[in-house]
Amino acid sequence: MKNIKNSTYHISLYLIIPAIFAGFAVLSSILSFRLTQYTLNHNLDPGIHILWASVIISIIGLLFGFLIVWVILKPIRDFVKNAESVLPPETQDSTIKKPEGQLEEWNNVFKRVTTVLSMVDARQIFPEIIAESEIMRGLLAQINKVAPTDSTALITGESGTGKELVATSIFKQSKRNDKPFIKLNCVAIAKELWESELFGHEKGAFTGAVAQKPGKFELADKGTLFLDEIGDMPLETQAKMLRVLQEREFERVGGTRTIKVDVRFIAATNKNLEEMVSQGTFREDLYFRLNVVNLNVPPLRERKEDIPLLVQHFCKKAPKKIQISPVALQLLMENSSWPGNIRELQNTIERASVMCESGVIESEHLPDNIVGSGFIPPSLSFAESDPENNKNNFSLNEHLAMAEKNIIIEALRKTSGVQSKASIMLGINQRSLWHRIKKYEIDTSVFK
Ligand SMILES: Nc1ncnc2c1ncn2[C@@H]1O[C@H](COP(=O)(O)OP(=O)(O)OP(=O)(O)O)[C@@H](O)[C@H]1O
Repeated sequence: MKNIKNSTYHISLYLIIPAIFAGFAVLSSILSFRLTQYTLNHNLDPGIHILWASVIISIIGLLFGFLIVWVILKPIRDFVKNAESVLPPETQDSTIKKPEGQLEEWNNVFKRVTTVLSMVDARQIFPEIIAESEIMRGLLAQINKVAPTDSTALITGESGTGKELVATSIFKQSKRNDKPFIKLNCVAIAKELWESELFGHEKGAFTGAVAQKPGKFELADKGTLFLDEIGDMPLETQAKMLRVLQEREFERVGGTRTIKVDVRFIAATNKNLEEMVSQGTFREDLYFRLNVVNLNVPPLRERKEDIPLLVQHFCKKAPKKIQISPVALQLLMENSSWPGNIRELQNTIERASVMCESGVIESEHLPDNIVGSGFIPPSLSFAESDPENNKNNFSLNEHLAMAEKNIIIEALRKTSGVQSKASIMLGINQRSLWHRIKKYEIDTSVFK
């Protein structure tokens, strides 16, 4: 496409095509006019001659049109053909409905190419943030925009979603990345030490202040200050913090000299600051000062597509060479809650890597709450079943469904996710397998 853009042929295409059509219309009119004149001068019937002339002109027009369309569309056709062969296999899922027309097919290819390009882009810019879900790609795009600016950013999201990682990535992509990046965890500070931590103190300012000490604001001068868990900052400190955010100046504890700083602020919290504002536990003015750009990191349960890549990443980081079986990976993907988010997933893999001796994480190496959320062996719930009161036990249908799901997963695992082969193995047709895969929400990409 780039080549076409650069060539003079492409630049004048916008003019050439309308000019060809206009020229063709003018030529047709002149020809019709001349023909009419000629037939009238020679006492011939103009109707039949003009009819034939129109037929010939239409055929020439049609052929010419085909030629133009062919010349214009050829590079697009070549591009689509090449793109089809290099797109990753997971985006070539044979179960997806085949596009009905050529335009729809091309649209699909362009969409897939755009998706892949944005993934590549985001991964290159933020290699430490493992993500490929759409929701995370949106976040990475936001981070990419905000990072080079000096805007204050407020990162929100549940615990363990990667807020600190996002803050660090913003810093790394910012203009200040060769200047200090100072972190302050607002939970870890005792009430009486707040002011000294932030503003520093002069020698003798209070008992124990044996020497002058710079605070976090001073240390972060020209750089970035990351205020983690900002929701835990006491109200009285919030008021003082506001002044620094507004004026970029403060005095050390026990000092009178006003110190000016040039700091970029990034704050993070897993608390709902808006709710805290309405409850009076967080200052509204500070909230607005911090919330210039809000980056919300979604919980893991809303981006389960990221799990395979994250697991792969954590397996690579494990102290010994480790892999995960497709069944175990499927169980991780099926876990609906993940209250501890990425941190919990990371701990799960770390723990499993210690437990497994074979080098492959199997379902038995995963915590009970995760295995329990997936397929349960039929014997489990029957063992202590009360025939009189069966409402808490699994029904036969549920047992059968679990068994069926298990068998399908096993077939997909053995055939590396190739559905045509799995369907032969299972003795059902491919369409029927496809329906069951959808019904049990099995992610086939994990088997590839
Ligand atoms: N997208 C990701 N890719 C790779 N690792 C991640 C990702 N998100 C989070 N992690 C890892 O998960 C762990 C928790 O992340 P982090 O500390 O940034 O979360 P947090 O939201 O700041 O947590 P908290 O609210 O408890 O402070 C870290 O070890 C981090 O490296």
